[in-house]
Amino acid sequence: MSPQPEQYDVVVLGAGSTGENLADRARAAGLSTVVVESQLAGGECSYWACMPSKALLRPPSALAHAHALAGAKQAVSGSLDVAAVLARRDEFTSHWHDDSQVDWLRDSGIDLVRGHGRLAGERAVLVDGERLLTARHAVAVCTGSRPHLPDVPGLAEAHPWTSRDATSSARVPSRFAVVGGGVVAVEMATAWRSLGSEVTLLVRGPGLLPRMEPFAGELVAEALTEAGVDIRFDTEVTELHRSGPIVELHRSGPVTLALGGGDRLEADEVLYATGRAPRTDDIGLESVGLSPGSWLEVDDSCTVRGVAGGWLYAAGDVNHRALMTHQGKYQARIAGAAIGARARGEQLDTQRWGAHSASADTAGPPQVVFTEPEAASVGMTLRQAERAGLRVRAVDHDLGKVAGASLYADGYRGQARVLVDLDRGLLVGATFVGPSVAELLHSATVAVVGEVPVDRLWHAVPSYPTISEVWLRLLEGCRDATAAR
Ligand SMILES: Cc1cc2nc3c(=O)[nH]c(=O)nc-3n(C[C@H](O)[C@H](O)[C@H](O)COP(=O)(O)OP(=O)(O)OC[C@H]3O[C@@H](n4cnc5c(N)ncnc54)[C@H](O)[C@@H]3O)c2cc1C
Ligand SMILES: NC(=O)c1ccc[n+]([C@@H]2O[C@H](COP(=O)([O-])OP(=O)(O)OC[C@H]3O[C@@H](n4cnc5c(N)ncnc54)[C@H](O)[C@@H]3O)[C@@H](O)[C@H]2O)c1
Repeated sequence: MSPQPEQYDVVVLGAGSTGENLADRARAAGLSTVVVESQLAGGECSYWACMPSKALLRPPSALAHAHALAGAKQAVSGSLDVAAVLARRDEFTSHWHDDSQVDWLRDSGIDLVRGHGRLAGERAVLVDGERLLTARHAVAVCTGSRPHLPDVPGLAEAHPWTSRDATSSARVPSRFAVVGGGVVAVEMATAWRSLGSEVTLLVRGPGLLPRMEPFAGELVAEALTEAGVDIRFDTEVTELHRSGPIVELHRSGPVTLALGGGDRLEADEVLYATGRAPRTDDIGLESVGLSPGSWLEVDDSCTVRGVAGGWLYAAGDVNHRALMTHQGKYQARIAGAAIGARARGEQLDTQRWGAHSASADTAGPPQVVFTEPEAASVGMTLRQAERAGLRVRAVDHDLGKVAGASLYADGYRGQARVLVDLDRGLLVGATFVGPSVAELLHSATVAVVGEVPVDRLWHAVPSYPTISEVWLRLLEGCRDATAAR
């Protein structure tokens, strides 16, 4: 017997940071909303990604900053209290319980249905084959992503760590191998090295953080090497072997990694930080004519392409536009507004920077990599701008030469770059690398997204003596570049 349909205006599949925000926006538009969640409300960010990883990284960062100050360093002669760091991390994940998020959903007037949801044709979601939720206006898929593991002999049998283990482990592996050169790899190499692991970072390509300006990866690599991480570039893992029996998740013996070129490496744990795959293999995509296991292609309002009627949305990691919490939440705000507008019978405003266009995804979203030093960027890199056919000039400045930076830390090392569009006289990209540059990024995001003319940025006066005074030097370079164009 088929279940009785339970009707809502909006059904959201997945209660991660994106799904929760989308449900909130739909509710705020006056629409009855239900969200379906198979694991923990709050999703990856709260329990196995942003929050625990940043909780692991913050204490070593604070310690490093204290050590960089004559007068302060004498007061901190001890080492990190690993147990206290891990306990603080556990607090930030609410010990992997979602009670507070469930309370928030309830207080926001959003229903939660626990279970595995699958699309069941147009405007319908079936939960665990038992409850049928139907949507008058929209279904939003916010099922996120999971780690992508490459096809390497012995990998599955070696029980590698994924980002979930690397952010939630209660044990510090003595010898820790990390495969990958992206954001998860560098952040987790930084965290576990500071907690005491001997870390070897195995990078397939010639550098770290390939999506950022090359100097970001270079400065992060330099710092990791100084911290004692053994970085091996241009290195492929060709095979893995774990010795000893594995009982459930308990890995008893070491893992041996065969490296291209004949070298071998023994480690207690190996983290695969080799990108993400969409969580769409078992969500009923075939019932609406889409291919299971694929990223969901959307337009700028986050409406899924290839499905008639404009009722199916996809936001967050699952649409592969910009795999970061803040961008998923931004898409949720845009999609929620679009769902509300369509429900009221209004036309969508989908022009660039319109109310229903997630334009920031394609302009180069902001990102902070929480290594020590931090790397922060928004907009395009020089290479991307040149490839896009823009006439740009890169303006660079040594952050260590800024008074605020030299006060911040003795021997402050860092680098800043902005890209000025010579034809339009505005900035199309910015990158900062250095201690505590994360908080500098939003000024650049406002300049890039706001398309603020460089001439007007001259009037945005940074306070003395802050690290933000680097803007003055960068703007001088922009003025020279535009004068010489
Ligand atoms: C180690 C790590 C660190 C990170 N750090 C940062 C950071 O510092 N800053 C940042 O901006 N980004 C960071 N990210 C990226 C960020 O975690 C993701 O972009 C974000 O979590 C994506 O949110 P989402 O809601 O789209 O997906 P998710 O958080 O994955 O949520 C999807 C939800 O859907 C549920 N679900 C899936 N399928 C079904 C189904 N069929 N039925 C019911 N429920 C289902 C899942 O259980 C999950 O709760 C990090 C990622 C990693 C791996
Ligand atoms: N602070 C943050 O904003 C933050 C932190 C962590 C993760 N994230 C997001 O999570 C997502 C996933 O991060 P990630 O680091 O897993 O992915 P990524 O795409 O950033 O990096 C993956 C890395 O793995 C390498 N790689 C891919 N396949 C490989 C293989 N077979 N063998 C060896 N190396 C291989 C790639 O060359 C790349 O260097 C990213 O999109 C990132 O933006 C964000």
